[in-house]
Order: sequence, then C-alpha cells, then structure tokens
Amino acid sequence: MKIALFTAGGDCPGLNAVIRGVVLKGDRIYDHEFVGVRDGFRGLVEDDIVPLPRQRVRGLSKVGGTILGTSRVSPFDHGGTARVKEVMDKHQIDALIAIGGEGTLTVARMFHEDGINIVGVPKTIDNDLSATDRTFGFDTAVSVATESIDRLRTTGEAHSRCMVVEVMGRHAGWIALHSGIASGAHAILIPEVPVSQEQVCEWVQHAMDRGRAPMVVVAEGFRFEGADQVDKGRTDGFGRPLLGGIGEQVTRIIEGRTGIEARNTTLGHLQRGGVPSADDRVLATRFGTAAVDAVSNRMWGTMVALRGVDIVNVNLQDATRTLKSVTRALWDEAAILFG
Ligand SMILES: Nc1ncnc2c1ncn2[C@@H]1O[C@H](COP(=O)(O)OP(=O)(O)OP(=O)(O)O)[C@@H](O)[C@H]1O
Ligand SMILES: O=P(O)(O)OC[C@H]1O[C@](O)(CO)[C@@H](O)[C@@H]1O
Ligand SMILES: [Mg+2]
Repeated sequence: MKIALFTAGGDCPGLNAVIRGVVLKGDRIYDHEFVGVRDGFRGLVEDDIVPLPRQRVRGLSKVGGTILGTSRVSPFDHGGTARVKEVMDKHQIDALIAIGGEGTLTVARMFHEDGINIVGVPKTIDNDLSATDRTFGFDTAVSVATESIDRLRTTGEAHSRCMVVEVMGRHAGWIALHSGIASGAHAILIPEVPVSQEQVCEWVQHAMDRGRAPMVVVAEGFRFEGADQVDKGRTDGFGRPLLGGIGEQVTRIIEGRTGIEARNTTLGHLQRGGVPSADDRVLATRFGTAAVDAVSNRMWGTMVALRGVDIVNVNLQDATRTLKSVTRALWDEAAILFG
C-alpha cells in the first residue's frame, strides 16, 4: 500500500517517534511505501507531499517537533474531502494516517464518513482525549512544568514571595493537576473547578503564615467563580480564542487582597518544545507501530489508544464524542494539601 502521514493541530513531543514507528514497521513487515504531507491539512489540500523513505526517519524518536510540520488550517475551507480525494488519487495514495488531537481526529472521522481510508493516532500535551488512558506529549509537558515550578520555588523562598505559574491544557486541568501535585503547590486552579478569589487568597495567606513561599499553579482555562475564562483577545487558525492571561490576573488579585508580593510566570510553549521524555517516546513508538497494523488490517475509521498497558483500536466516532476532564474527586484528593 502507499500510505500518507500527516501531523495536525499543535505540535507535541513524540510526533516524530510515531512517524518513525509507522515507517520502520510498515517497511520491514508490510513492505508499504510512505509519503509525508507537509503542515497537516494545508499540505493535503495544496498537494504538498514529500517522499518518506525509512532513511528519513532514522534516529527520530528523541527529536521534538514534527519533521512534517503542522498547522491549524481547515481542509473544509479549501475544497474539503473532494479535494483530498483528488490529491490522493493523483499520488495513488491508498490510505492516510492522521496524527492529531481531538480536532484533527474529528476531521479524520468526517473523512472516513466520506469514504476516505484513514486511521488516527491521538496526540496532545493536554491529555484531554477520553478514549485513551494517556496521550504522548503529556508526560514531557508535566516534567517541564514540574522542573520550572521547582526552580520558581527557590527564588520565591529567597524573596518570601508568592509565585504563580500559568500552564497550558486548554479546557482541561491535567497539566496543572499533575505538575502541581508533583511540586507540592499550595493551590492548583483548573478549568473544571472554579473557586472564589477569597478561597485562593486564604490558601496563599495560610501558606505564608506557615513560613512558606506560596506556590499557585493555574491552568490557562481556569476561571474564578462567576467570572469568564480569560483569553488573549486573539484567535487561532480555526477562529477559537487563544487562552492565556489568567496567571497575571490571579497574581494581581493575590497582591491586592493579601498585600503579599507576587510574581507570575507563564510557561507557554516551553511545555511543548524540546526532546520527548522516555515514557512519551515509548508510547508514541507503540502508537506508530500499532497504527500501521490497523492500516494493514484495513481498520478504517479507528484510532489507536492506550488501555492499561495494552494498545487497542477504538472507533473514531466514540473517540471524539467527549473530552477527558479532571474529575472533582481527583482535584479533591489534591486539595486536602492546599494552603
Ligand atoms: N469540528 C471541526 N470541523 C472542521 N474542522 C475542524 C474541526 N475541529 C478541528 N478542525 C480542523 O482541524 C485542525 C486541527 O484541530 P485543532 O486545532 O483542534 O488541534 P488538535 O488536533 O485538537 O490538536 P491540539 O488540541 O493538541 O492542538 C483545526 O485547526 C481545524 O482546522
Ligand atoms: O500553539 P497555539 O496555537 O498557540 O495553541 C496553544 C494551545 O495548544 C495547546 O498547547 C495544545 O492543544 C493548548 O494547551 C494551548 O491552549
Ligand atoms: Mg485540540
């Protein structure tokens, strides 16, 4: 078979390990031919296709980013499935492997419904896909955030300041929850659990009174009780608001209400860049080799997923139905130690 791979949506550590896993197993076991699509859906509608021989994927499992490039371009603004079929026919491509988050996989489901042979691989640092126990990229993002918080803690302690850290995650609080627990934060603020300004200041004051430099981890999608999400006033390539700015707001509120000096650090894209962790390399490689099995078995309209220690195949229809959110019970477990 001739198979085209593409990566779409935000990049994340491990994408190259998936590409390597697909191509090496596909070449060795099935004798498939591979091509790469440049910049996600942009390359698919603009016919930007490059050869992807096994030599091209050598040593890639430890390399961050994606050798294919990515974008948030929508295929439906540029001819949709009809155009994609045209490009596939021109290159005699039998099947697509879509590596992306919930947005990309939703489009993959639509392609499948329109008769395109496609298999998905879930990725995102946000870990917000319900059909898989974990997505690769998340472990690396949590490690980067945790190391950063550890560093902020020593400077916070030196100055007896409250340090606020804004982390990514879009509408899910997974990165905040995990990095906050790992670093022993005095408050973890997530989109799933709005809390009041009074409560946050009470935790900060309590930590200060115990002789600690208060550490607050806030997810970009958090909002105070009764308030709206804070965004940058700009939109992404698909017209959705870019989240960010809540860390600065939390910092000003803490200073204003408690008189404790506070500083905000927004980690931003540092969480997505650089080398993938060992765990993410392993998961991404396993997803890649399983995806090429799924294509070879013509399991169109499915994606690979982690269940326990096993890699399984799930229907894209089920996989894209709901986001995976942090439960109140999980947050409550962490909240016992706040303040
Ligand atoms: N419901 C949809 N209908 C049509 N196109 C969509 C839809 N959802 C997403 N897309 C297209 O797919 C692209 C990739 O999706 P998105 O930007 O949500 O990233 P993702 O794959 O979810 O990854 P991540 O969230 O980790 O960045 C979008 O920019 C958009 O062009
Ligand atoms: O790379 P962009 O377009 O700034 O998007 C940032 C968004 O992408 C993610 O990093 C991954 O979905 C989110 O956590 C964040 O809100
Ligand atoms: Mg998404």
